[in-house]
Amino acid sequence: MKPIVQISLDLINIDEALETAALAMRAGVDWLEAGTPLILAEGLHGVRKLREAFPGVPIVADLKTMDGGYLEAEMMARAGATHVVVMARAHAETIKCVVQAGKDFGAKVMGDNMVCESMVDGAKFLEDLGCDYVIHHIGYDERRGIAASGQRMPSPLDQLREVVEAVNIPVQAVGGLSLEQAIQCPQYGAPLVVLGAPLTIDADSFKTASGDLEGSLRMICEAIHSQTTVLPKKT
Ligand SMILES: O=C(CO)[C@H](O)[C@H](O)COP(=O)(O)O
Repeated sequence: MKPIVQISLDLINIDEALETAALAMRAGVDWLEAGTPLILAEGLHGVRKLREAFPGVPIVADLKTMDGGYLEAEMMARAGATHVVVMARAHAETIKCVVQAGKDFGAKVMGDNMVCESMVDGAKFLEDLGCDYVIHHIGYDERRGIAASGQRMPSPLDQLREVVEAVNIPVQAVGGLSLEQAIQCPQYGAPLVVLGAPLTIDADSFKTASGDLEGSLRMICEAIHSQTTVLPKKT
């Protein structure tokens, strides 16, 4: 599978999100993500505005659904989301409802294994219930808390290979990845590469010496697109 580049718009203002999304599209990004903070700040209107501005571009709504899954997925799909996100820690019935809504309203379902006791089992559970993709995710608070206690900060790369080997659906690694680590994800068999905080939150420190954010992002997209994801042979 050819790698796909997604940018997470973890912003709290739709104008800033639209501006960042336009730059990302010019640079060669494939998918836009309405991040959780953007959905909280702007709701369905934010997703609709992204859809109007970028017709034909896949939009992931990072809802992190825990309950009431059918309606949440339906509303996001009607607003223009092509992908919705449900949590593995939700009840199995919720995940099934999101999968059903995805079928009824033409959206793909990404299942997120954040804070599962076993992230590998969480990924399998999501696949068994019909999710189309697995998001292998180390949460923001978890990472910060562990780092603050003096321990090594966990990375989604730590168990990425195991997760990729456990399922037959595409995997995306999320949570604190540097740009260099994100670029490496297809080598782990994870073809959906999400670029987050280093671009949307730490944009100033990301710029190269030339200060050209768009040019730097274009180079990153090219580096990701030029790879082929090697998926492990399943037994
Ligand atoms: O969903 C999220 C938080 O729950 C973030 O989008 C995700 O953790 C990405 O984080 P970062 O951009 O720091 O890698």
